[in-house]
Amino acid sequence: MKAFLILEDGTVFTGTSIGSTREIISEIVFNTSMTGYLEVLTDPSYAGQAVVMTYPLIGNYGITPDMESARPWPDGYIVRELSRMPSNFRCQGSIQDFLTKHDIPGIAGIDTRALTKILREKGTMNGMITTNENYNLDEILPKLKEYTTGNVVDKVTCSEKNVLKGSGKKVALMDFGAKNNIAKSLNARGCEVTIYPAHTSAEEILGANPDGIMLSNGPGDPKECTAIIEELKKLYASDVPIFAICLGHQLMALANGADTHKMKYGHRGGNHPVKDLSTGRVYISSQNHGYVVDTDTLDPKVAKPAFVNVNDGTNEGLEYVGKNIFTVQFHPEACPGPQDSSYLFDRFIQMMGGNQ
Ligand SMILES: NC(=O)CC[C@H](N)C(=O)O
Repeated sequence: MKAFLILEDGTVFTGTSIGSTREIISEIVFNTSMTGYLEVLTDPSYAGQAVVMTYPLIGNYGITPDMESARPWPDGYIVRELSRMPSNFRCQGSIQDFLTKHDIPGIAGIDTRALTKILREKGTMNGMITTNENYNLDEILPKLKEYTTGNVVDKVTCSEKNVLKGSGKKVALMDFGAKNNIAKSLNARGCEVTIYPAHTSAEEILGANPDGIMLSNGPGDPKECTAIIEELKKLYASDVPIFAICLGHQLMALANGADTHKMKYGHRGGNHPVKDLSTGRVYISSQNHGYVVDTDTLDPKVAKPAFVNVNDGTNEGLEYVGKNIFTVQFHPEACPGPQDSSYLFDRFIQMMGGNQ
């Protein structure tokens, strides 16, 4: 069946429908990872977005246990070519069936390079995926222009707390849409990880006496998370060590009076160079974000930039002054992508006093 991707600027791509045939409107973003399509598909930070994979062949090893959450999260999935014959000794099914099962529409067979060039030049925009051949641009384009994603953290966070047993430091992980490998990376280092729903109060977290608090990644505009930001102010005021990734990093900055803004087309991929400003050393990082902290709005008495993106100079991490708190915009948990910065989990454990 034919499917159409209609962009807010009026461009229409015609391809083949994959997964659900439902019509959706979403923010269209691109990911340049050359491996790890399944980790991208199951990263909860893509909730509220339709993702374009720039790597041209997707799905060749099908669905395997390499999932970052229990289900795929994007509103839509856009690929050049979808493998018709997934093959791997761990393969449990095809992307097609996975998308259909979760009622997620997609489109294959379009020129994803041309599409990505448009998104790079004009910036991220909204789009529609539809199988309706009689679509009417005059009706659709105004709808695309006014569409907004809203609060998506509530959709992806866990509904109740969950514990991963360990004999080392006790970490409270706030789940704003956490990728599995954050808890796994801590647990593999001996930590006992308690995963809390996003709206857990600071009092409840601090009442459990954790050795450290981990703030996770998550979807949407950080400024939508007003209630969570209020709780983070209380966590900041405690003396408990805090490490935060991506959305968690943005929320901690907002809780401390800094501002965030939406980037033209964001950073999503597995090859983003970030520089540690204290050593000058560059790490290649996995990334997935559309918003960024404005360092100009940061009070230097509260936090200082610790990492910067080598490509565009945007902020990639903060060190809080006089506090055991550091936060990063990139993904030390990788999945997919390079593991260069996984040492940051060890640094967090050191900050908590180390595992005896
Ligand atoms: N991966 C994330 O945590 C993304 C954070 C936020 N939703 C952004 O797009 O910037």
